[in-house]
Amino acid sequence: MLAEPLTVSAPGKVILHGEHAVVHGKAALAVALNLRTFLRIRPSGNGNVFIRLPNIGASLNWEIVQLQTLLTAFSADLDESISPSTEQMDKLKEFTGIATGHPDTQSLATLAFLYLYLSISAKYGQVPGVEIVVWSELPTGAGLGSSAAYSVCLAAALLTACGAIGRPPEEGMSVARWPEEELDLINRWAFRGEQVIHGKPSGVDNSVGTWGGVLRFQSGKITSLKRVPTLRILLTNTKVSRSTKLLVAGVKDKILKFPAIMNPVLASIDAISQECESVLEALAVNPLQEHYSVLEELFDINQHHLNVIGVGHSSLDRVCRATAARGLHSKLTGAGGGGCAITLLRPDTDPLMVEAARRDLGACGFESWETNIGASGVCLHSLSSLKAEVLQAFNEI
Ligand SMILES: Nc1ncnc2c1ncn2[C@@H]1O[C@H](COP(=O)(O)OP(=O)(O)OP(=O)(O)O)[C@@H](O)[C@H]1O
Ligand SMILES: C[C@@](O)(CCO)CC(=O)[O-]
Ligand SMILES: [Mg+2]
Repeated sequence: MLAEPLTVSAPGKVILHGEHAVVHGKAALAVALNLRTFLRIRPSGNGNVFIRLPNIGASLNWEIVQLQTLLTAFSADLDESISPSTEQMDKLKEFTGIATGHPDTQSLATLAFLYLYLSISAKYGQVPGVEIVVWSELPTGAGLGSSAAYSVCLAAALLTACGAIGRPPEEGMSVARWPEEELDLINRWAFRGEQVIHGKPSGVDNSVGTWGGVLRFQSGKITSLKRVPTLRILLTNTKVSRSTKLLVAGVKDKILKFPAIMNPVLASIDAISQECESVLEALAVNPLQEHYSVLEELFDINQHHLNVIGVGHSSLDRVCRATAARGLHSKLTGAGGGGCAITLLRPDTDPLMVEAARRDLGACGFESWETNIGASGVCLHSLSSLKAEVLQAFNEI
């Protein structure tokens, strides 16, 4: 049970290959990013449930008795493999006054929180009155898995607060992880948060947020890649906002309309993920230039495929053109339609060249930065180990 404050964090992700195809049972390769979402939970002074979301300018507060009236609608839902039902979502929308239709950023964050709070309370015993702050280094809705990092943090914090999982011993460490079976439970609940936000998620984003590292994901099967080369990636945020839920729904419509045309494209994306995995393994053993050439070509082919299935955007085309002018290869990452692109850098790509590419991208109004990938999954932090920026967001300094 929650006697003391708890701080957890989960990473965002970059999908190397397989976005959208993974929703339709194909393989995806995804890596955890060194940008994280942080959540602090502590008992509230007055027994209310309070959540502050500074990235999206939301602050929400409920009396615990108000939330108790909703619990019966969630108590039948005791199996964590069951999806959020339409009745449950309608009840939450009625309770919060959120209109039906396509909910906005704040509404989605509110619905995902209430859904997890109530379902976890109904199954494991009510989460006590708590005060929660969630703050992220990730841009919201830009293709870097912000919704999954949010859901993973909520699942980890709420499951720990109600005693469904233990508080991993920190033993003088600045970060601690839960045992595997508890991580699996966190992942399954986070998937349900993603279902509220995305509609029909594949589960790849929450799996990377939970497990970290480099993963192959297909139809719920998660395989950690053991031998991975160090990859240099330039990330570019076009700052064009888009909704993963709508993009995923658009791809489904296209597949239903043109199955004979779209299914081969998905099969080809699947083959690209397989080929990329083999090349990454080969690179880890023997880093030859020709392996990087193959990775670059796979980026180009997949970017064309993603345009064909309708998730491209003129801003993403501009990223590809601007980087191609510097001899670099890019593709969109995540749901597309704007959001972020990734550019592959070779180990010996000249930093001056990268700077020049970043200047060109900046002139288009985009923000870009070189990243580390393969960060660790969800973890618990000691307060003293947190960066000043995080403490500031939590109003601790
Ligand atoms: N820091 C945050 N605070 C509150 N809500 C958040 C936060 N980060 C993400 N969200 C929720 O997640 C939604 C964005 O999810 P969406 O899936 O559209 O984008 P993404 O996860 O960033 O990109 P992708 O799914 O393509 O990787 C927001 O509308 C909001 O409801
Ligand atoms: C577009 C998509 O494939 C990746 C979003 O990061 C959706 C999903 O897998 O849930
Ligand atoms: Mg998302």
